[in-house]
Amino acid sequence: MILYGGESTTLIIALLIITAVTLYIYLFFKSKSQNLPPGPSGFPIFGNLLSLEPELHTYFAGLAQTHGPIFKLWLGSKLGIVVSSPSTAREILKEHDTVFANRDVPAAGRAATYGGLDIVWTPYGPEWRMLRKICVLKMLSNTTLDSVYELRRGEVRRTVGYIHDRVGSKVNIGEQVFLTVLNVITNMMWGAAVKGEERESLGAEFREAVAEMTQLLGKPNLSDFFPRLARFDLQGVVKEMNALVPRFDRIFEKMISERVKKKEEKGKENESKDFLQFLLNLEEEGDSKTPFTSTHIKALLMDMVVGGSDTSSNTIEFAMAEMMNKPEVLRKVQEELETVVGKDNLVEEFHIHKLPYLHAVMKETLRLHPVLPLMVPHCPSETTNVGGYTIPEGSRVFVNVWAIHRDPSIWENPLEFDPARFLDGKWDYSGNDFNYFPFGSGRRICAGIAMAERTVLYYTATLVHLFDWTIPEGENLEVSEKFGIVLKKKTPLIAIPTPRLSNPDFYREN
Ligand code: HEM
Repeated sequence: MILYGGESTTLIIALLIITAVTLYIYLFFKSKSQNLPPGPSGFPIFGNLLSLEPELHTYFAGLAQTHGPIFKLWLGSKLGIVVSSPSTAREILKEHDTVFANRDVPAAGRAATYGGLDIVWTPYGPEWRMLRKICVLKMLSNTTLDSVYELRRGEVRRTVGYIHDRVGSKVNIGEQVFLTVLNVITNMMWGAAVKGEERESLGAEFREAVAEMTQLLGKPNLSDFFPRLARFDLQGVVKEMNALVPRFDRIFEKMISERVKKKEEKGKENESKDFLQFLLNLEEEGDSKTPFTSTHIKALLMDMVVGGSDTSSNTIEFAMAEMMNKPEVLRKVQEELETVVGKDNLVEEFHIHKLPYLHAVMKETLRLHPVLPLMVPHCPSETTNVGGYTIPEGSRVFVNVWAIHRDPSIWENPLEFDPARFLDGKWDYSGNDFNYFPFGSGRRICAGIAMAERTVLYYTATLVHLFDWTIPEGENLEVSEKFGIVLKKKTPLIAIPTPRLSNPDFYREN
């Protein structure tokens, strides 16, 4: 039989419709027979991909209203599971912690971290344990952080000097805080801070690159949902990531080679004491069971720069915006600082333990704006039962901590910024209470909590003790969010500083 133009098109369309309907029916019954969680209906082949909205955290929260605290989405051929209640989060992060301590590495994550060799993406096992131990004990422990307080202090002083030079004019608070945090981290890692004019230009470049990176990491990518198509990189996500990584890689390579040369010239006795030297020594010593290579070093440096900078600086930016939005809160923080620190003193890091109201401001900021609103997605290493449903091995599990933190059955007036709700000291960052866990919980809990806490409290305290802040005329003060793996303020916080304290020395760099 010969088919002509119109007939063959009709036949192809009919075949496509039959295939699509069959697939749809197959997936529907497969879901039923496997006892998968409920979820919105989707299209054949694409599943729910076509209806995803860019603000994934709010979109998922909306779906949970209809489908319940555990629901599924077909992301192409990949099954996504979203949990949005304390009890389901507990099952995943506590009761089945070991099974869910794995990651479903996205193509963007692999490209960003030399093939997923960092802490964030390494599967749960001996290599991850080794990397985490190195970081938590060597770079992010309280002892190490105490020993490098002068670095943080110096950077904060420098930022204060910069802001003071701009008294009465507009300051981009997020940008300044980012530069401060970045400088502290690079200083801790390889002992170098960016100064002078370079500070602004290089810092701005880094900030842009980190922001693009976290945005790409949060972007739904067809390559992850149709692994067979991954090599075509249809959305160009990997291509974009591959263009970003060399910006960091050049700096990492330069620091590593300079360090190796310095050690050769000056000998072991005179070697530096920073994190990079520690990592290089570890590489040199070698360990046949869990090898540690220079690529691991670069992947770890990437985790520290990316994981450590945007998270803390966005938290501070949100905290400042929320406080400026509620001047009575800002006033209370300033009053607390006046009582504990005094108007003739600078804030020092040791003060932060005596500032319960400021602590409450940080906690309330992370309740309303948990900077990793869906955590880093988890992935079960075996099929497991959660909330009465089957969660198949290899699914991508999103824990919507953002939705839990705004759940009206847990929080009174959940949308109101009210630090007082944290004053009774009931909630902490340990991840033991699944009503509040901005740093995650269980084995994969954030590795940098101690550093984040010091950074956010010390920097915020300094900004509001030394300056009053006003919004420039014509500018809008708002606190809306933009989704990415790291949540950002939709529009940057621009404000005008005025000095609060009379001693001019407080505004000089040293
Ligand atoms: C306010 C600041 C921060 C917040 C809210 C935050 C929150 C989180 C969250 C929610 C996770 C994922 C937990 C999970 O997947 O279950 C995470 C992971 C991680 N964070 Fe943070 N973080 C912050 C700052 C930092 C800092 C300063 C560093 C280091 C310098 C850091 C390093 C890491 C690392 C390495 C991981 C991966 C842990 C793993 O997979 O084992 N974070 N963080």
